[in-house]
Amino acid sequence: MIETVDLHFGYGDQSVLRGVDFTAQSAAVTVLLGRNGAGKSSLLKQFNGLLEPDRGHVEIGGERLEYDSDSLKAVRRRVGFVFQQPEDQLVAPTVEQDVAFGPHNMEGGEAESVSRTLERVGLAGYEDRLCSRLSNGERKRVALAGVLAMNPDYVVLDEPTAGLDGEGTRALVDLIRGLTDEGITFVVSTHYPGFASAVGDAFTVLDDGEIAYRGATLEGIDAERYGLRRFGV
Ligand SMILES: Nc1ncnc2c1ncn2[C@@H]1O[C@H](COP(=O)(O)OP(=O)(O)OP(=O)(O)O)[C@@H](O)[C@H]1O
Repeated sequence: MIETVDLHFGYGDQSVLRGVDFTAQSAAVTVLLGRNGAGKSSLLKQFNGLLEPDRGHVEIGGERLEYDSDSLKAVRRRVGFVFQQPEDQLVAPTVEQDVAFGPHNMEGGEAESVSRTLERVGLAGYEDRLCSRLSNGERKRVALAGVLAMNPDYVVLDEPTAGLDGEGTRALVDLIRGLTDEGITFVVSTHYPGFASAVGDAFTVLDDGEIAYRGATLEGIDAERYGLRRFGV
């Protein structure tokens, strides 16, 4: 389980998260929705210590997150983060090198083989392909594979459907649901209620840095009010 307790965060003078009590249950998909600038990315980045709260705290599996370098290394092994732009994440020329990068630099813990990880994300046989020549959807899968190779308990996906077509989005839903069945806990941000409903077990809407809605369904939610887009999967 991931929890934040009375979490406050800002950039300089700009307050972005104001007293957020967020919960993501284990082996489930929690979807974080909200308009541009609501604070979704700033909240997601708290979960593996990419950002540190000004007030309040984060708990991962009941343990309070600390910010010394050993604790951060440990939490980043447990909580994988897939950025919105795969370009921000892919570091090596070939798919195999890229997926092996995290495990290669990992101290302790058990890494997964590159081939097995590529199979899990539907990219079996892609080992020697160049990352620069992949489609956007394939790049996103490679970024996810790089995270899964570290055998994380938790995976955070920041707007994973950005740049995906309908088919790519549907495939991503199946992939996330399959990995959830294997026991991984997901937190996924999106603007799209259609994608959210297809993939999510629980829903949290962030509005202007505060939780505006939390529930097990998005039915009846005022999408216009929270700046959510209409989108069918
Ligand atoms: N590195 C930064 N430095 C200063 N301000 C930032 C930084 N990153 C984000 N912000 C500001 O913080 C606020 C929240 O941004 P954040 O990216 O968390 O929102 P979001 O809900 O993820 O938005 P989007 O849907 O557009 O990705 C915005 O006003 C944004 O301009």
